[in-house]
Amino acid sequence: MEKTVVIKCGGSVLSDLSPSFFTSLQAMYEQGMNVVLVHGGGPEIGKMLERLHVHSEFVNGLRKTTKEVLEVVEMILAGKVNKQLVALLQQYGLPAVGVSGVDACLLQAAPIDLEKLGYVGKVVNVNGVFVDKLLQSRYIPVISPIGTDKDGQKYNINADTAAGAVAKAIKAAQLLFVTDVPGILRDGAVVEQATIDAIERMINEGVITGGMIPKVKAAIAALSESLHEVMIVSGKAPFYENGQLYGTTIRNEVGGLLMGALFPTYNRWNICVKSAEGTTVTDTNGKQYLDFVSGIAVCNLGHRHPAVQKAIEEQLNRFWHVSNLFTIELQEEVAELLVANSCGDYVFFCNSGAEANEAALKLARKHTGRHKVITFRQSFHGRTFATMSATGQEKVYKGFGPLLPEFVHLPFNDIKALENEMSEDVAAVMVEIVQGEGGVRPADAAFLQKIAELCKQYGALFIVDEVQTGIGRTGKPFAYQHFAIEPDIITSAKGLGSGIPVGAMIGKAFLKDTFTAGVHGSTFGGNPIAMAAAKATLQIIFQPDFLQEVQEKGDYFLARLQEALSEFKLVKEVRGLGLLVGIECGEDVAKLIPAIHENGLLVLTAGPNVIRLLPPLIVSKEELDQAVKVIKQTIQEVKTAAAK
Ligand SMILES: Nc1ncnc2c1ncn2[C@@H]1O[C@H](COP(=O)(O)OP(=O)(O)O)[C@@H](O)[C@H]1O
Ligand SMILES: CC(=O)N[C@@H](CCC(=O)OP(=O)(O)O)C(=O)O
Ligand SMILES: Cc1ncc(COP(=O)(O)O)c(C=O)c1O
Repeated sequence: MEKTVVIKCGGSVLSDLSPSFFTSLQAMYEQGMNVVLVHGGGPEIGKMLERLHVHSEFVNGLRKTTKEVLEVVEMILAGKVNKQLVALLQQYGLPAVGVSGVDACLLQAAPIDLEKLGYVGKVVNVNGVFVDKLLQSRYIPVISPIGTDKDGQKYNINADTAAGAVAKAIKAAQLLFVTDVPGILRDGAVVEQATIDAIERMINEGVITGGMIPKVKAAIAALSESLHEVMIVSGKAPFYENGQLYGTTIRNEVGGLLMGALFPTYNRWNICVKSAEGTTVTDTNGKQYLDFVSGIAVCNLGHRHPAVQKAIEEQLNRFWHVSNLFTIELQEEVAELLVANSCGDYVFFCNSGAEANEAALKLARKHTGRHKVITFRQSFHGRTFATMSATGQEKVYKGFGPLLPEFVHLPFNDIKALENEMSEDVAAVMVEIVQGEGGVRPADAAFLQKIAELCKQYGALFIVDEVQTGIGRTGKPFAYQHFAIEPDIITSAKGLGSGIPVGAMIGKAFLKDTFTAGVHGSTFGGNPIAMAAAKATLQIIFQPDFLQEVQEKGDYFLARLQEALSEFKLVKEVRGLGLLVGIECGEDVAKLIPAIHENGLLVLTAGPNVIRLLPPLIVSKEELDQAVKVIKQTIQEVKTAAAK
């Protein structure tokens, strides 16, 4: 694939472009690069408005645009500046084609704030296919930053913003802002490299001001997985020689590393976290999000809860790790808290949900002397060989066979199927009280009752996987406590350590003699730092008042969501238990998720059609209201955009 470079040519330098600007473009083009130009023209527009005695003012670096101003903006940008630039490029033998963002709906726009800014637009979509077609024919598109909406209303778009949006849409490998200075200047010298953090500091210190602010903001917004860096260079002096660019390079430090040495096992969001506290996550661009992911049901007390932080810090000052050859008081204390708040009697500590389930499955086979394990379709139990074999989703185990023998996946909530499969060969039945990853699907009370009854009848062990549903998530210490059942084994992880990795398998007293010394173990299991975090976490979450509030907030949230989303055909069902909530939609939600993030709320999926909401349990009612508002507004926006 050819490398594409998007070059934004600033109004400040248009009349002052040095021959080196054009020879640099020639060199890039001749080396086989695709070149796209987006131009500004602020000073020219200003001059014309003055000549016509039309008043205009800048609000946050953007020109307030009345109908009258808009006419002048379009006339200058698309009518004059664009054509002049195209003509100049052609003089240098470069095949430039002038287009405005209106042509072929290249820049689809929406108003930023009609009242405050008039017809100033933000880019909601770019016709990247059209740009790609021009590039395939080796043309150099020269784009004026005018956009339109579906009704044909035109908008004045800041040229830096337009260039950033185009670069992102066509997955350009390089974005250059050509302006009248040789980069970001500090004390007269060019800052060669600037990270997002450094830029924030320079704005706060008053080093970056005026027209440089929208430029650096557009640069930061454009950084993505395909665009690791953006440059600010001068149009008055050579900026490109022997494949080398001169100016300021802006990069998201971590973004640069994203393509580095990690196996790409995750479909990561383009959000790089800088800090997190309570219910708020802040990214490296300074954007704040209300976090309804909670590290996937992990940070149940919000981020960096002070009591947990204090407990961890204190333990850090005592000792970090000694091994399970020693007596560790904190393990005893956390185990006490777990058994006091469940029907279990003994605890085995490990480091993750999968390991907790692995321990449960090993215990079940060893205790019963049987092999067969029944689990359910759409379940998720982990990614080790045993837990992958237990998981009822093909996408998890496909390609890893042969799996462990004698794992059977039955339809969820199907009593008949269970009755048919149960026998004296079954070692265990393992079930999630609410299937989390599989789509936020609660188990029926009668179904759970039947599992308990049949396990007793056939001497099989009843395992509940509470990795996601446990630790207060549903308003009880463990979700099975909503029902009149007593499992033999409960597994826990995720929320147990508030973000410090820890898992636990809790079993009934009669299982004690099966897990004796040397039968099972883990180097890190029950690590003192993890235990300190777990103790502080459970001491708060297992308080009856705290759990009561979780239940109330869960009921409130579910009711508010059901009420607010009932008008949308897209939404099929809103369901959940406590603060584990799913919104099932009639179609894939892949597009909706980033749009909700963009509007400041972090949510995740559970399967292709379900939006999963996992607010921290400390969430306030106002924050729940805010989340409902954002979700509703985003569905509306996406629906409107799709109708265009
Ligand atoms: N730290 C900085 N380094 C360089 N230029 C800066 C800085 N802070 C503010 N500026 C101003 O930003 C201007 C470039 O922005 P602008 O005039 O909007 O250019 P353009 O028309 O190319 O978009 C520079 O001419 C300079 O006056
Ligand atoms: C909304 C807004 O402010 N639009 C700009 C468009 C031109 C532009 O951005 O030109 P520069 O590159 O010279 O800054 C304006 O009216 O001036
Ligand atoms: C119900 C359930 N079980 C097990 C696991 C696996 O936990 P871990 O990723 O900590 O191994 C998960 C993780 O999402 C889960 O939701």
